[in-house]
Amino acid sequence: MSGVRVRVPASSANLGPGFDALALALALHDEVEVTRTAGGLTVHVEGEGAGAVPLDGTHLVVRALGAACDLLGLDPGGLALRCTNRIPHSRGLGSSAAAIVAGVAAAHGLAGLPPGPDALHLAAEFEGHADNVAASLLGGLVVAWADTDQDKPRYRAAPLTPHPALRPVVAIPDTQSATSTTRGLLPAHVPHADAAHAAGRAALAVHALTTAPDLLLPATADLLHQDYREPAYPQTLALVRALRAAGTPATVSGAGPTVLAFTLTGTLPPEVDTTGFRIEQLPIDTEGVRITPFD
Ligand SMILES: Nc1ncnc2c1ncn2[C@@H]1O[C@H](COP(=O)(O)OP(=O)(O)OP(=O)(O)O)[C@@H](O)[C@H]1O
Ligand SMILES: N[C@@H](CCO)C(=O)O
Repeated sequence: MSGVRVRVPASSANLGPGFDALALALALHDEVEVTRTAGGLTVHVEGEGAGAVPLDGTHLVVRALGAACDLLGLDPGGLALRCTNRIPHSRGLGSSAAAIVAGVAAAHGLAGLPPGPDALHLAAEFEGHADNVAASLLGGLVVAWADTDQDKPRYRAAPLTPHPALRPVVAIPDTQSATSTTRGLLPAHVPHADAAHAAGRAALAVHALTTAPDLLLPATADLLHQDYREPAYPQTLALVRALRAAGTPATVSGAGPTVLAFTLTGTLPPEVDTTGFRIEQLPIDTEGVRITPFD
């Protein structure tokens, strides 16, 4: 039986001021094995999301795979999917983007083609923004944007080289928070001074993340989204503020409620109370999605 195995990293988006733009791939991986069969569809899920995600054509990996097959002009025939999920769902670690990238990458693997700019665009259209999918696809640190001069956005991303001294640490709470819910907490308009702050700090974040980690504390300051989302996860904002007060650059990871801290040691300051959070040092994934066809 032929097919393809894909391995896709988690990601942390925004990184403070880079809302919907900056993201970092993290070495926590979902794996999906897609086998061609005589007909029909079966989906087996182990780990995160087992018992919660659907096991039919509405499964996110299946939907993304189908859309990518349409794009590539490929009739995949019958398929059997085995998903081994390690990225926690609805925690701000890019699980939905990873699932979408897995499906898009699997279709490319079945077609014998590398995922290029069209794959990134398709995955970002699914997700609604390109930050997480770009990190999961390309690995490392990315800046994503949408060209908006046509009638609909064209999603793009550029890879950056993260500074080798960075040792990201995540603090993951038990509670979940849906991205769609916390995007709904954001205002339609922000003060010009806050927008100017975000532009300056996002530019500084690129410099700090690639070249000058000593500037990460001011570079990760955000006024655009984190405080607006506080009602959804007050403990997350409390931990971000406590870490920052102790000198550790910390942000809400993606749409939360996980906290991302940039350290140089892989540890958090012992005086900061992290009760209620699972602490994990997650190295930066520099590879992005891995696609392995099999016969
Ligand atoms: N591996 C997966 N297989 C199928 N569905 C998934 C998978 N991962 C995520 N999903 C779907 O996506 C939802 C979570 O998406 P959501 O955007 O709310 O959170 P997230 O992607 O984990 O966080 P963030 O976007 O803030 O980083 C899950 O509830 C589930 O419906
Ligand atoms: N940039 C996105 C990431 C989560 O998908 C957000 O903060 O809503």
